[in-house]
Amino acid sequence: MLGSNKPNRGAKAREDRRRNRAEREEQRLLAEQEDAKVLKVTEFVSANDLSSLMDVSVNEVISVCMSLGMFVSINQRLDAEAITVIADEFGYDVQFVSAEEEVEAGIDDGQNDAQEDLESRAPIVTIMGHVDHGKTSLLDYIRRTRVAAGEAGGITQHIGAYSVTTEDGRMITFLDTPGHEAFTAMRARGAKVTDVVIIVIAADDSVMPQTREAINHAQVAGVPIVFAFSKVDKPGANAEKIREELAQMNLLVEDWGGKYQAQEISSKSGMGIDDLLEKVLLEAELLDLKANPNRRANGTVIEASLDKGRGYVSTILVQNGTLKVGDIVLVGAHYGRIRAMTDDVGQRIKEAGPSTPVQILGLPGAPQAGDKFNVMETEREAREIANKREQLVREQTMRTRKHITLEEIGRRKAIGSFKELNVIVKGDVDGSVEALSDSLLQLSTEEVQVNIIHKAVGQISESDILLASASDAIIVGFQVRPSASARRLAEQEQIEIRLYSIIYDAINEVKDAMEGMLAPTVEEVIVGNIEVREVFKISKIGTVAGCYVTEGLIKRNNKIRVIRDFIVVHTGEISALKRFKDDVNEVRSGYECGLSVKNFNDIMVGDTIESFELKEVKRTL
Ligand SMILES: Nc1nc2c(ncn2[C@@H]2O[C@H](COP(=O)(O)OP(=O)(O)OP(=O)(O)O)[C@@H](O)[C@H]2O)c(=O)[nH]1
Repeated sequence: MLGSNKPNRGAKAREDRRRNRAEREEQRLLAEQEDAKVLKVTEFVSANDLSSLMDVSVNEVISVCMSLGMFVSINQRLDAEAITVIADEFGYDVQFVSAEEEVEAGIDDGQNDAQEDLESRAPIVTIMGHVDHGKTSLLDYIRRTRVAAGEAGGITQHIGAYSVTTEDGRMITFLDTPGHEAFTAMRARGAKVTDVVIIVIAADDSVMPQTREAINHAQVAGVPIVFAFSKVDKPGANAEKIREELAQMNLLVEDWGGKYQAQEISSKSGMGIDDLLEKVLLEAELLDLKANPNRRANGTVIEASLDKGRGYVSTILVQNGTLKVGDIVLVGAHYGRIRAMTDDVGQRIKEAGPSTPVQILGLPGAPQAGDKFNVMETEREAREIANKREQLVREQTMRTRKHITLEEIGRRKAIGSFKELNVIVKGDVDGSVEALSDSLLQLSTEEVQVNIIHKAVGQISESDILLASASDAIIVGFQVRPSASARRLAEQEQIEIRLYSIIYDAINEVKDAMEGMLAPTVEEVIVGNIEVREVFKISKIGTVAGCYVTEGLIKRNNKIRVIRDFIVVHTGEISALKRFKDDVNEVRSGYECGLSVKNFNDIMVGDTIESFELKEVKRTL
């Protein structure tokens, strides 16, 4: 039995293995196919790009778009929703990689350099603390005593950062921008520069609000702290009291059994300062700071300015690699070849290794503090990335501005991405605000929910625009107007403000938009603003307003609206428009005029008259 079973078992095992192999192969092929169906795109591809990514003709893409109700041209960039829907039609799943990621992937910043290529580098230190606690004095003392003066004849310039050498020949680089605001501003730009923070606390004072803030900022950034208790030479100094205050904040210093190093110092006598530097180096040692000096450099901009004689001068900190005169440096969307380089004591140098601050000439613009720089191999490469970055910035600005509009509803609905309409309602009286809000709420359907995120009586203000911008809302105004600053902000933020005088119109337009049927309509275009400066009551004629055209122009046959305190008090027509004694057809901004309004004699000084025309507006959808 055993004997007869054996070959069978062997055959079965072989068969199982074969089947397993076949299954695995099948799965692999399936996975490969699935992989092939994933389309990696940035959010900003055009219909044309998309067609070549999917290997179909652009006409096919465009006709699919049309069948989905999107009218796109070949080079029009598509948004994420549109790309997903179109790709889906062609059987692709879309995976978005951010455009930044794609651009930055073209830059090798040495993150993946081999361990054996790395060498120790000097720590980079920022000093922070409360006002007047002695940050500048400490920096000055260190600089005076520890900067190698060299042949240039001492310290000649301030470049925002400098390197010092301790007694035993080790280096520390200080950023000469004391204060946590500068530190955090740099971080906000994505720069991680500081390795160790020294927090200065005056021993004759206390832990102050800014001390706490500085500690928080350092902690949030995950940067180790060394405390310097300054001014210990002063009569009232009591470092022990500071230690206690820190302990109360759960910050135990080493002499009290905690993990924070602290050093008493005097920037007057220099007492304790070498020890402080020693402690900073100890902290740095724990961080095992390394860089590869044998690669193209990268680092961070510390300061930049425009110098009359020399052009753009930038202080940059080399964080990795070695920077050389003649290198092509790329910063943000600027790039240029380094014409000259000086160190922190003003000496001309030809190259600078990791943790070295240098001043460079040759960039064609002023980068901002905290911008990262990279040395590129060729000018072409630098130009390509600079161009892409510039384009990205432009597109992102456009993208952030793209807010919902009534026209946009139809388009978003067509691609199935429209679920909610946020509305801010402003009106002249409580009754109309409530009535309009209620009616708009009732427009909610199963597909689209209308949310009134804010409603109030009064003019449309800047804060309404900001709210709309933050929550992608449209603003519906009933018999009210935006203030001038709100109007400007709305333009900038691309917020749609819809103004109505008839509730029924407001409701109908929103309803049509939600049904994706916003027909070509007649829209009001405001062509001028006029200020009423004087009012004359003339028997038989009625009220004549002495006006000044502040913006645009007013035409005799324009319709007008009389606005008082941002509320519409009358809409109608002009019965007479005059310059001095003459009837005129139009008056432009900067000129005075006299006018009377048909069937309305209640014009008052201070009123604004808005002149508007009715224009047929072609809806794109
Ligand atoms: N006696 C003594 N005075 C000091 C010491 N350190 C700073 N001072 C004095 O304290 C005052 C403030 O010092 P700064 O170094 O300007 O303080 P800061 O923190 O840089 O101040 P801001 O830049 O305004 O935030 C100055 O009058 C210094 O001379 C010290 O160790 N001993």
